[in-house]
Amino acid sequence: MSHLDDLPSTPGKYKSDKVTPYGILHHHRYLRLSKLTLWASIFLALFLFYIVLSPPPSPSRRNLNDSSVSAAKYGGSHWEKQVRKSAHPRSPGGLTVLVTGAAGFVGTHVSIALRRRGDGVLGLDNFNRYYDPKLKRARQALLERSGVFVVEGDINDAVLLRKLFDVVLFTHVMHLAAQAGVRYAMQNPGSYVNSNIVGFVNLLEVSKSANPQPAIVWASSSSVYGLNSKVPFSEKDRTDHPASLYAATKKAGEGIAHTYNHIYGLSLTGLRFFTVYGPWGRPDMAYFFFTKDILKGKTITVFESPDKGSVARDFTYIDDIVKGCLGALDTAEKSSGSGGKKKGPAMFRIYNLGNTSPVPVTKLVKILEKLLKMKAKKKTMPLPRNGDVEFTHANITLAQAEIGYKPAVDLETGLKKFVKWYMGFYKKKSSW
Ligand SMILES: O=C(O)[C@H]1O[C@H](OP(=O)(O)OP(=O)(O)OC[C@H]2O[C@@H](n3ccc(=O)[nH]c3=O)[C@H](O)[C@@H]2O)[C@H](O)[C@@H](O)[C@@H]1O
Repeated sequence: MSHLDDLPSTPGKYKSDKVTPYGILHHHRYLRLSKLTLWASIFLALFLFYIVLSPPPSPSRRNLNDSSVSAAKYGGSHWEKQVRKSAHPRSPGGLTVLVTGAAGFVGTHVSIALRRRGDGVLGLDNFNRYYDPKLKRARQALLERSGVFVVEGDINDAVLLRKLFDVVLFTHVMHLAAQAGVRYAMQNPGSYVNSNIVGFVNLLEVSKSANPQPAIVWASSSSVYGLNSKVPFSEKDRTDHPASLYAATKKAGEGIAHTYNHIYGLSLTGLRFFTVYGPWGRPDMAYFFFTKDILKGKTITVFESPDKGSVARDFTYIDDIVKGCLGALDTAEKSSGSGGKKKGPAMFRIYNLGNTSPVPVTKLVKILEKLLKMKAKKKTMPLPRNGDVEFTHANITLAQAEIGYKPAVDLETGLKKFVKWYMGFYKKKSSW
């Protein structure tokens, strides 16, 4: 080895070695040994420091199903009493329903309708911030006045779900918790996968292991028809051309549901909702923010199709949707399995819940102008390529025949009710 190989990185130190070649060599060996010892001690100290001071794994790093995530948040005799009371049917033979997404638009209406006719209803909602949580809290207050207790929790929390199924023998689950909205999927794709796929699977896992297994009715979407151009949309049509990630997650949900029906004997009914609107609606939807913006004198953007025609929707009023949900719950047969084992075939159904009369968005704006007695400031823009489709139109023959679904409210009548609610609600909440 040439002694040049031994040159230290700081040549100045090398100059002080003015001794015999043997002395230099010995001195170098000594220096190397003491350096090694020094680095080893530093490494050991750092390692011990890390072991002593490193924090326990954070919840986000733990398995979502880890019991320690939520164990402390729920339970207790008072909580269980509230849960049982809310879920207990008032009328003999009433259903015992877990409604997920209970503080959501459709969830609130369905929960209240069920409770009114004497069914037991327990709500579950995570009160996320996708849109103003104050509106969700106001819906919660409404639910409480109707005798519906809403557990604050997430469908991804398996421990919580299992706990709820331990406390209550649910006959049915109305699964409405989801990440909704077509355009937002481009901003936050993970949220769609997390709620509409992972959360749904979590709910199905817990439901299939429950004893008895509940019958499940869940919200799919008209968006699964994607680029389908055959009108009106029938359940028999292909749904393998989704135009948004939202639609793709809803379509995936239908496939996943079928698997749980096939393997575990869960009774499953998917409802393809067509642009639901009405009082207590969702502020991210066009009819809602058009109303807000027209009243404020803000310009609204109206999309048009590539041939300069208006885009159209089969707008469906909330009361009609509620009747469809109740019809689906009432006609759902029991699941056939128990405790995770299939005992025989169970029903699997998919229905369109639409209004059957698509209305152009330009007409929607005209109705709002009339009801609000204000002219809208509007600009027209080509339909952005962000997941939107040009039109939707439901064929409801199947839902009519099998669950007695019969929509009765036209867009003008429904919007009148919405505007009345909007004016009353936001006048009272003028500080919002
Ligand atoms: O039917 C469904 O499955 C879906 O219905 C709605 O989606 P969408 O029909 O797109 O409802 P909006 O976002 O309220 O849009 C309504 C219409 O207004 C149009 N629009 C929207 C926003 C805008 O600024 N301008 C505008 O012209 C859209 O292109 C669409 O034709 C819901 O937002 C989805 O969660 C639901 O699943």
